[in-house]
Amino acid sequence: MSPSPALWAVLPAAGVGRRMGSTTPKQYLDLAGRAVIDHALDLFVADVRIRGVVVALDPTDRYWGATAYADHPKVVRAHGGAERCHSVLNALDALGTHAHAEDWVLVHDAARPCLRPADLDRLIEALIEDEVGGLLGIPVRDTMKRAEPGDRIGATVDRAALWHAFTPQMFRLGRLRAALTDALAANDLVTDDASAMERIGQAPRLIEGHADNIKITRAEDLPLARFYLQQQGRLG
Ligand SMILES: Nc1ccn([C@@H]2O[C@H](COP(=O)(O)OP(=O)(O)OP(=O)(O)O)[C@@H](O)[C@H]2O)c(=O)n1
Ligand SMILES: C[C@](O)(CO)[C@H](O)COP(=O)(O)O
Repeated sequence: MSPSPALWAVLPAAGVGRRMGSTTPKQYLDLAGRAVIDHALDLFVADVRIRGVVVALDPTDRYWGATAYADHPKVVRAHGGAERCHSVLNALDALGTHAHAEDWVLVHDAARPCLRPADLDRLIEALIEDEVGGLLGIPVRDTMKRAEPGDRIGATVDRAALWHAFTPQMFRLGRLRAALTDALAANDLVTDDASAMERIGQAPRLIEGHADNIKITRAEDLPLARFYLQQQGRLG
């Protein structure tokens, strides 16, 4: 009887935060007195179901050492890469001998500090026996337009089945590693982990989460994230 699969977390945190327009990478910006990445790591470090956490960092990163989990025994570093997909694959490689191909990996953006514990629970409970895996997301709420050059509307897109893809995205280690390797071999720099699985014909499940699981991307997202953490009662 093989042991039940373990769960691991991977946090891609090697971005420069170009759209944020800050000299400090956005995952290290101050959010209610702590780094954004500290908030993003909280749930995974505290969760006894999760065996270990790999953070993918820029090899020249000089901020990580001053963060809350820099010396935590459950957290190890891996080298980030040119794009998020490279960083994630490097982190999966770093799991190496500690993990098995059938173990689950939850990939969560370090730039998403407001993930609700209940949404993480819902994702794990919904997918732990799933054949493929999946991700948190929410159905889109606005009418969706496709822009033509010059920002004129080219078409209105049927929004009935459109979702925003969030993270965590949860897949079996071996299959995600193979899928990302295949995508990169085809120079398809997928922007999320589910896209790599879709490329090889898999249909990840969408698990509805909450709109406050925002990705810190632009300057206005930081005060919004603080508001959401306050609303969730996570700022003490
Ligand atoms: N080469 C990269 C690029 C991004 N990321 C991480 O992937 C997550 C989502 O990426 P994004 O929001 O695009 O972050 P940045 O690439 O830093 O932002 P920008 O595109 O504005 O530069 C972030 O936690 C980021 O640190 C990464 O690990 N390695
Ligand atoms: C993974 C992701 O957060 C899902 O929406 C998104 O694809 C990251 O994209 P980015 O361009 O790296 O921000």
